[in-house]
Amino acid sequence: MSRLYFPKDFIWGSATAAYQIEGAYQEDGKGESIWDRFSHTPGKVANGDTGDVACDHYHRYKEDVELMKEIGLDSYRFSISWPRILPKGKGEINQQGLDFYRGLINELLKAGIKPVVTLYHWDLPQALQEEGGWANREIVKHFVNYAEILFNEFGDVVSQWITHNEPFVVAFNGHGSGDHAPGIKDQQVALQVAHNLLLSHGLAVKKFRELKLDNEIGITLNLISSYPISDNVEDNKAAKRMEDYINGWFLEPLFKGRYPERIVEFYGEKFNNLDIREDDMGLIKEEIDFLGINYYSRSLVRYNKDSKFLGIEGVKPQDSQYTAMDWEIYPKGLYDLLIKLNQEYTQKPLYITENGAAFDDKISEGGGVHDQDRIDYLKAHFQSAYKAIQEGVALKGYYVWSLMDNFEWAYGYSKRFGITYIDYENNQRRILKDSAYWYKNIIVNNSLEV
Ligand SMILES: OC[C@H]1NNC[C@@H](O)[C@@H]1O
Ligand SMILES: [Ca+2]
Repeated sequence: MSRLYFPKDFIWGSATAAYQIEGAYQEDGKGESIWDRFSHTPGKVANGDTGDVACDHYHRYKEDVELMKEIGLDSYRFSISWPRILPKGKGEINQQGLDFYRGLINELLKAGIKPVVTLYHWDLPQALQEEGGWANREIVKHFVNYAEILFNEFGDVVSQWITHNEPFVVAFNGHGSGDHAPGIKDQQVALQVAHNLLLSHGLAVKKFRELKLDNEIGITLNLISSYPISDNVEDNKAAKRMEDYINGWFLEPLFKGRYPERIVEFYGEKFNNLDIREDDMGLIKEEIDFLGINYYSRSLVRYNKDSKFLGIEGVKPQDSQYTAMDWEIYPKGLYDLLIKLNQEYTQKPLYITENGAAFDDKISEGGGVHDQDRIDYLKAHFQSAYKAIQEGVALKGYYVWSLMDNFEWAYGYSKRFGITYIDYENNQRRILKDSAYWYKNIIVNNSLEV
């Protein structure tokens, strides 16, 4: 057995999001979010699950920080619920909302855990959705207003700010396929939403710079590595289109101030109809301090001339292993992604702001949760990260998704991603899974035994 040592100040963390864990959906002045509305709409979420109670983190945050301390996290990534701060999305501030996050951050600082805050992790105030939500360019100024309130309130205690979590998912799942809130099914709207999200990011970064705060700001993207099933030219072009569809649509504007041509021509009229103004692309490209990467799996594709989706058909190798989300387990994709980002986009610090896996965890006879499959998944992906660092990639930290089992959007509570088990039937009791104890050992030694 040998040990792979990570860089001295490497940050080991874990991540969550407000709607997925907090509950207290109408408490202390919180306004309705689009996910409150969506989850309360029959047929949208598995088993009719909602985030009304979730993991009851709103009331148990002190106990949950104790769990983080026991695991030994260096840092905790969480999101702030916009409708807790601004119940109507704008206008009157809800002091009790600010108080909750002040309390959470104080507990984190007492425990020596760095707070990393995601400004937007999908729970838009419903009142803004009534005015068109992300499809209405007006949203940009409301987002900057919300961001500025938080920068002023917590700018002296937050280590890093993340403007958006996975704008691809907000745009295309929320407004293209419609399987996420607000449930719109319109590619044209999805493209405009993607643009408005990017613009809101750039303007929030600009505002952050004006405030001269000394923490850092970035954005988190869900990124894949995309591979052709064969080396024939059509399959290779299909793999490239897939990479542009998910990765390029956001990386190109953020780092190069343009949309990827290959896909632009594919979108044709839908792209030409977009409301993109003179200075937009320059504003989107506002320099960031780091890039957050959410990696779960790869994409393996072949060209299919009959496929309406970019002429692409996905392939699922029989001999691969899959998680409970039916996502292929492909650790090499993380290494390939990190190398590609470093070579083609940025040498700025990178953070894995999410990586993890859902498996059908059970409480054993002895009361523990033996999730060896999750340990194997994480170990393989940590090794990919290590290899990339050895080859010069500026990877500075890694946040396991997730600290605890939680509301997995349209899947509800049926998918467990946590390193902590939540016993929903038993008063949301928390049980550290074997993966939490395994992770604790990695963090203490800052190294991986292979
Ligand atoms: O699907 C697992 C995670 N993916 N990224 C965004 C998170 O909110 C999800 O729970
Ligand atoms: Ca350390």
